[in-house]
Amino acid sequence: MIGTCGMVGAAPAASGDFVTVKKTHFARKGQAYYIAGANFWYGGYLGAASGVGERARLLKELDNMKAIGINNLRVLAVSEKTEMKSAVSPATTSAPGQYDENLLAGLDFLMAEVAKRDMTVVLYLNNFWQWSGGMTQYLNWFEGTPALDPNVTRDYDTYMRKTAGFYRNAAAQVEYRNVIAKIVKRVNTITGKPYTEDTHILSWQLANEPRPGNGKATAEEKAVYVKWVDEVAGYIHSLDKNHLVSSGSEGLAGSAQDAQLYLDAHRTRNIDYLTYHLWPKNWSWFDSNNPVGTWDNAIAKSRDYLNSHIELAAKLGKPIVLEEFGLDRDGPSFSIKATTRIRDRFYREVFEIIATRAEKGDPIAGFNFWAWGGAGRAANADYWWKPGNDFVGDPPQEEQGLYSVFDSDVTSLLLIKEYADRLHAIRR
Ligand SMILES: O=C1NC[C@H](CO)[C@@H](O)[C@@H]1O
Repeated sequence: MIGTCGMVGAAPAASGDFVTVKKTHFARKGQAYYIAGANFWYGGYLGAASGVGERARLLKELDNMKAIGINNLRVLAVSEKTEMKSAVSPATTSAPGQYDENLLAGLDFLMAEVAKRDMTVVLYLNNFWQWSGGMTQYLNWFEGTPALDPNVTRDYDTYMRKTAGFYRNAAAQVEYRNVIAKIVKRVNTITGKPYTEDTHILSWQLANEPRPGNGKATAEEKAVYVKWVDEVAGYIHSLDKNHLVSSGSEGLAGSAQDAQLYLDAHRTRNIDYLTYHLWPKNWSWFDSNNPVGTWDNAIAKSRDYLNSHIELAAKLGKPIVLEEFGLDRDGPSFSIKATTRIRDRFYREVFEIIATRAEKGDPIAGFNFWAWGGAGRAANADYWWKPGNDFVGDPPQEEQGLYSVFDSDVTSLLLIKEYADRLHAIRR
């Protein structure tokens, strides 16, 4: 039974309930606040009343995440309808100025249920990648450039260089800001509470993994990117005085390996905390077909990546969150029947560094693993997603089972709980 909250405006939140930044840490309700989080990109989709919505499953997923100490979810708030093959459908934006109220109300439902479990949410408002339409789809709308799915062209370098054209396209930026305003200024249709008053939003995030271009980004592309981060983050703060704003950056891997660029993009007072992601397999540090031969290299580079970004956050005097990381199942295999011994070993390495440095008071504010698959299951023998299939942690541009943590992955769930408990025990 969905609780029926009166539509009369909800009481304004006490200012102390919002997550704030206190020097290099998060604070909430007078306590230091550490994130033991999951990526749950499809949470709003499950909340929809019809179509793709599966509200009973959503409630079960939230309860199961809460039960292992997950207190934060990182969720896709906006998607764009696209012809690109490996993108989710439907989309919250079907065309410029046309929005899917069923999906947007799904986000309302998610936020209402998150509040009941006293969890917090990071909502990202765009995507550098194709799996939700994203910046490339804006360029298709406003430049007329074909939306070329890199899973089809296999040319990611060209995709990244062209997608970064989004930052310079004035018409695309106008629509992007229209969408930002539509979400940030939305009134939750379930609770009657304005999003700007929702203390369970931890932060608004500019996009998932925004990059300045490809690995050879020019000085001009980097300058455009830095300006875009500052201006959009400032725009969000102009709409919403209560919430934090983050970029969604992967760190150096998403900054053309340029630490100065990463610092410059996050120095602005409009960015409240830093984010980074860790992908040993995607970045070719780890070969899951040769785990023994590549583990030492991968874990050494991972440890360095984990620690060096915490030092960069200390330089800026801001908290940092490791908001994505993952590794595939033993084999490698996409099958839920495959074990996760190597992934569990990687998770423990990551968690141990995060927890140890958080306990020491370093500016690491927590983690979100990628990603919660829960009760979702791959529907097709080739493990690719098709409209109507279950949503799992892996978005449609990847095999359904690649990085997902499913409800049957007991060793992984126990590991997450062990370190969630450790982070929640920190008092500062
Ligand atoms: O944001 C992301 N980062 C890495 C994930 C796994 O490859 C990917 O699914 C997603 O686009």
